[in-house]
Amino acid sequence: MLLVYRQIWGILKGKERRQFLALLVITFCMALFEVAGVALIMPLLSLINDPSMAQTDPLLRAFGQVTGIEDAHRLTLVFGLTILVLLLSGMVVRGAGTYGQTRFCIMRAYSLSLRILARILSQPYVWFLSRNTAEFGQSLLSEIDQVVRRTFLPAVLLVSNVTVVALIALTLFLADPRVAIGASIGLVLIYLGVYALLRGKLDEMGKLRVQHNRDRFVTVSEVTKSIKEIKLMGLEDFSVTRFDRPSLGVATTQSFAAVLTRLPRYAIEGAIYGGFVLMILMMVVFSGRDLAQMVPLFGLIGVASMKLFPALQQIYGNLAYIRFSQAAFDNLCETAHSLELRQRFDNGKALPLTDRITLEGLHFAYPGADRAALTGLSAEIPAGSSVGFVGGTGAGKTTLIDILLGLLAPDRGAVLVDGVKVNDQTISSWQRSIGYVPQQIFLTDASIAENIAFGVAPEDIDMDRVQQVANVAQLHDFVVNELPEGYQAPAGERGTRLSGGQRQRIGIARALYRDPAVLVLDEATSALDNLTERAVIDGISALGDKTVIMIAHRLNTLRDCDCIMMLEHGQIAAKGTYAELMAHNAAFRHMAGEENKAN
Ligand SMILES: Nc1ncnc2c1ncn2[C@@H]1O[C@H](COP(=O)(O)OP(=O)(O)OP(=O)(O)O)[C@@H](O)[C@H]1O
Repeated sequence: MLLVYRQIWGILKGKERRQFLALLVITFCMALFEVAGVALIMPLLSLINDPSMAQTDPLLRAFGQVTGIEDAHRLTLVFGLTILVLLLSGMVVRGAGTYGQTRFCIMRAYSLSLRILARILSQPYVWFLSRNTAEFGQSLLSEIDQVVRRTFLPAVLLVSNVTVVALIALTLFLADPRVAIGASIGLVLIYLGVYALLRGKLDEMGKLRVQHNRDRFVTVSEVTKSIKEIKLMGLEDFSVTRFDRPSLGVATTQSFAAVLTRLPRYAIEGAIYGGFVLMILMMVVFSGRDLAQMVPLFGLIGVASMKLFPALQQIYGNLAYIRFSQAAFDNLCETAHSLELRQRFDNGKALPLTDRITLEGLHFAYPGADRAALTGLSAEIPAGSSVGFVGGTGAGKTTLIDILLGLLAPDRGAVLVDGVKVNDQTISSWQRSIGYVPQQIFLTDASIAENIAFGVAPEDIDMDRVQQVANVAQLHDFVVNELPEGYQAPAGERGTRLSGGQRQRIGIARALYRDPAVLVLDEATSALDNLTERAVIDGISALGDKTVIMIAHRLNTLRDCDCIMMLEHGQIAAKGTYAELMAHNAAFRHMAGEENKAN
């Protein structure tokens, strides 16, 4: 059980740890206030029952001395009022404490999700290649929520409830050791028995819930991404059935846990009530004391029970929930501890490119892959030139571009920019010099202007620049002539329906907005018709000073490149201008021939 507190301590950071400790102290004080009223009820009842107690009971005598009251009747009144004030102030303390407990725990859902997202995003690109992105969303939101509600909060409440029970047991012990010892042994046996019986089942259900929840998120993510195929192939029922199993699994395990955390309470309650009644009866029968003398003790037992039962029930519920969400918490701790936050070195400046980019003996193999994607590739890209990469499928074009972009680090070899090696120290500066247009453009739920000036706050967007780059990307006419709201028209999933070509042009404008020295186009014009593609390429060429690196399947796209490099098995197999390769390279001629036939 202590493990959960160690895990909570481990996952909290400096200030949170101090808050957590303060919270435990407040929780302890709440319990003290709660029990104070109970502890004082017996002296009060004794005083009412027998006014001479004002002199014989040490507590009442001390109270009389402090207040200076000698009259037993007045003392009873003031002592009763003091208990009332204690009870009322206890309510205030408990209210404030409950606020603190709830707020602290719920706010951890916020801070933990932020911290884990930051760690996930700081991982290298290769880390993401072997993971299902739907799992991030799941562990980030759903599992953190589960852990906060079902581990953090119960763990804090457990301290409060255990303190209440321990102090009440102590009060009972001071009043009558036999009652206290009997009750404690009985309760511990009942609790240990029920908990031991259900612990294994709760563990199993907790693990199953995590698994089903993960499957549920992955299924939803896959279904939303393949909605076209689902509609076309009539796979709606199939998709619902796929979702059915994990979803039912989550519902079943959750309801099972809810039942397991609640149902045994009634059995426990019955056993406790029965035990107390039995104990009182035994005291009446066997103690031989005058019943009237025992009224204060019965009063204490009655009031103690009122506090004790809810506390005991909550202890059981808290333990059961902590157990049930242990698997989720273990996963979260593992994610938090296994992912170190990688600091990115960034001096805020772009790496200048005035001479050349050198690719020096690049080797790269994906983790777990049988063969290398790049096998000692070397090439030079002069600053200000345009270079195209072609090659059959799997030749290594995307891998090469990802290394050039600094997303993948080569196993051997290096990328040099004007002789400066791209490494952890220079990577951010190098990436500042690059504008990248991927094949699939992601649009955010924001205006066209915000999508072009991606990552710039709306109030800081330079609209002249937006229009300028939209012109180069052949987008401006479409925006002003066909969208009533112009650059403020919404884009993204809930925005204007944009064609593949229009999206690509937003992508090109986006890459140009920051005026990068190097433009990397990865099949970036594949959705444009020949005329628009030519106009876009001419527009980029007219910008003059840019180094342009392109991957294209259509050789025609690369026609005007200063140099075309043909990749084969992760190496440069041939290079030259379009005309040179047509003249001297049979494979290139074949590719061009096939393309012409297709047109
Ligand atoms: N994430 C990955 N994990 C393992 N192997 C990969 C991964 N991505 C690519 N590969 C392998 O690396 C090699 C080069 O792939 P790459 O995507 O760079 O080729 P490409 O020339 O861009 O192909 P295409 O034109 O089909 O996109 C291929 O053998 C491919 O199977």
